[in-house]
Amino acid sequence: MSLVRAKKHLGQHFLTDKKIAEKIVNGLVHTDQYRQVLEVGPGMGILSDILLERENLETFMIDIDTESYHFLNDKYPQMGSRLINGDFLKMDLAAVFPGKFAIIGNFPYNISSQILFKVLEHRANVVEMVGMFQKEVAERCASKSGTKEYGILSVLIQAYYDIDYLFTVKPGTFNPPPKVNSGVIRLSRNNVETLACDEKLFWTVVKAGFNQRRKTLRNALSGVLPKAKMDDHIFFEKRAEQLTVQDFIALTQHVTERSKITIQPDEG
Ligand SMILES: C[S@@+](CC[C@H](N)C(=O)[O-])C[C@H]1O[C@@H](n2cnc3c(N)ncnc32)[C@H](O)[C@@H]1O
Repeated sequence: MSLVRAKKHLGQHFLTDKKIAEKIVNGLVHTDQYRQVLEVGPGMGILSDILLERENLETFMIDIDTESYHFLNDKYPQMGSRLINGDFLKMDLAAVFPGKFAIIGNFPYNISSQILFKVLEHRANVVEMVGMFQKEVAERCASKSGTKEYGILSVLIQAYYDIDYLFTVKPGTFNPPPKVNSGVIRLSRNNVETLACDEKLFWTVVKAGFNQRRKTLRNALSGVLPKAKMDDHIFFEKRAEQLTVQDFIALTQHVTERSKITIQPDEG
């Protein structure tokens, strides 16, 4: 079985240390809540080897690389249709996983944000995610308000998931080595089914607030909220990075309440 040639444009850096692979798989701790786990980007299967030993899990894999797919198909003939050759970003997760499931991977770094947004989109069923990202991305997800790393993904992820930064992995444990350190994080779905505010508006406010993060929210939100909805509330004088997740929820509630007050007289 010849090895898969590493392709840079697919973010292929193959992990070579089995102990680290084992530590990543051991990061899955909520296995009482699901049976099915999807590995994104199995490559040559260093994580998959361990996942397939776990009898309490039913492992699925998706890799965009046809060469990886053929390699893994030969290596794991028992996988059948649970091994998919395709793009995770285009995968219809709801069709394959109607119930709760987990996602794991040593992810391709060029699509980190899209992977995280897809997890968020499917938060109703993705109970847990354990994954390796570029260290900076992993830290950004876990960062708190008031830091320069804190951003859109930090707020959105922390609104729906508890996040643990598990450990750092050095470039030398990959072939070929990436230029940067990597970080492994775990996301565990929290028990908040829906936020205590208009969720769509919350996403809009968070995105617009951070898209112009140096401006006060009054200015940063002027493109998405009419001026009349922004009263003298202290939040509008702050910058997005100064607000906690709970502050963003409170701000969203405040804007919704305010719309009711300002709209009512016109309706009457
Ligand atoms: C960093 S490598 C990790 C490989 C292997 N899991 C390991 O740890 O050695 C990332 C893997 O993701 C795959 N990949 C890249 N983009 C993808 C996508 N959009 N959907 C699915 N897999 C993708 C690559 O082909 C590669 O196998």
